[in-house]
Amino acid sequence: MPSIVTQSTSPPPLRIPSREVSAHKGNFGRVLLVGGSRGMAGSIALSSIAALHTGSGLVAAAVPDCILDCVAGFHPALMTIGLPDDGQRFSDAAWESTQDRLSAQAAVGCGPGITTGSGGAKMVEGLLAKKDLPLVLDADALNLIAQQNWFADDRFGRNKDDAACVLTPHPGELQRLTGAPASEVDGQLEAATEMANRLGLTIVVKGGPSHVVYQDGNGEADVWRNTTGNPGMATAGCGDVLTGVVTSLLGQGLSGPDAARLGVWIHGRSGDEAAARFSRAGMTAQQVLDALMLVADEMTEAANEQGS
Ligand SMILES: NC(=O)C1=CN([C@@H]2O[C@H](COP(=O)(O)OP(=O)(O)OC[C@H]3O[C@@H](n4cnc5c(N)ncnc54)[C@H](OP(=O)(O)O)[C@@H]3O)[C@@H](O)[C@H]2O)[C@@H](O)CC1
Ligand SMILES: Nc1ncnc2c1ncn2[C@@H]1O[C@H](COP(=O)(O)OP(=O)(O)O)[C@@H](O)[C@H]1O
Ligand SMILES: [Mg+2]
Repeated sequence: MPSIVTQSTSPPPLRIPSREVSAHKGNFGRVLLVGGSRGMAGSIALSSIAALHTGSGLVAAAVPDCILDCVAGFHPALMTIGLPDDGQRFSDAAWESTQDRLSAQAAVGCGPGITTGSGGAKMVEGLLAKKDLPLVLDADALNLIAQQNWFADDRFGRNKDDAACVLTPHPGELQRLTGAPASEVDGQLEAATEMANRLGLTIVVKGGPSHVVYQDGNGEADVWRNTTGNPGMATAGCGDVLTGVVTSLLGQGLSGPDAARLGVWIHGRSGDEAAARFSRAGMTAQQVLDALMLVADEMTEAANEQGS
């Protein structure tokens, strides 16, 4: 297994340019978060609001129509798109209703709350095939890939001319994808390294700490260990937040490896800020979102460094 590079807690692994005085929404990307179902509307809302707090100019949540009003109610800045559903989750027609919207998107994040029904499967398969679209896949999107065995061959592999594809599995999801036991960190990193090299993916192996496995310039996978974050983040929805953070950074023009590393770093910083302001035991994904607002500028270069 390649050696592990451990990130300092501060400064971040990289920074994004500070905002020009004349900036407008279009400079920071339009992104789409796809997922949610009845009973799991919060997951896609957490991802979508996280993208707003990471600095995206425009964010829409594409959700089953039956939960549209619920998701729209989470945040006035969030736009929503109602897709065909079966009363619970995406129907098979949802993918056809999504395709013509994708060309306008700088990046798409898919999976939180989508469930493993056939409508979700058609959506994920369609997005995997769109190799010109920067993509984050999480949660049930990863469970669907495992169930359908879509990564057994290289059909959905991405080469260096394709857009970035970032997976964000927790150890249970990575075990389903690769067979590497969730309890064995080294084995999981080996398996993620093999998948990253074979399919040209960036893989965030979430946990305490999280690792990012990505192909560096010479085509070999590197393993980068994050040092921000804390066990207070072991609470429902924290991974959904990360999906939105990474999708936002892809939409702001970062590469897969950069969006994944900076995204994991600022996500952990938000968790640390939430733990400090509230408590580890008492914090929820909502407080991680609130804290993200407070720390987001730590990702940007100081204005004078940019002369803007
Ligand atoms: N508010 C909402 O709408 C929310 C909606 N959500 C949505 O729920 C859907 C299911 O996602 P999920 O992660 O909750 O369940 P699942 O895929 O079964 O994986 C959990 C199992 O994996 C294993 N496991 C082993 N190691 C592990 C580790 N380090 N970290 C985590 N798990 C680990 C362990 O299995 P065990 O060892 O217990 O057999 C554990 O029981 C998904 O679409 C998500 O977006 C959630 O985000 C919550 C908020
Ligand atoms: N002990 C821990 N230390 C640091 N970060 C953690 C810890 N436990 C969980 N996290 C982080 O919280 C998130 C949990 O993701 P996930 O299990 O997908 O949550 P959910 O699906 O409920 O949103 C990951 O980003 C993970 O790195
Ligand atoms: Mg998750």
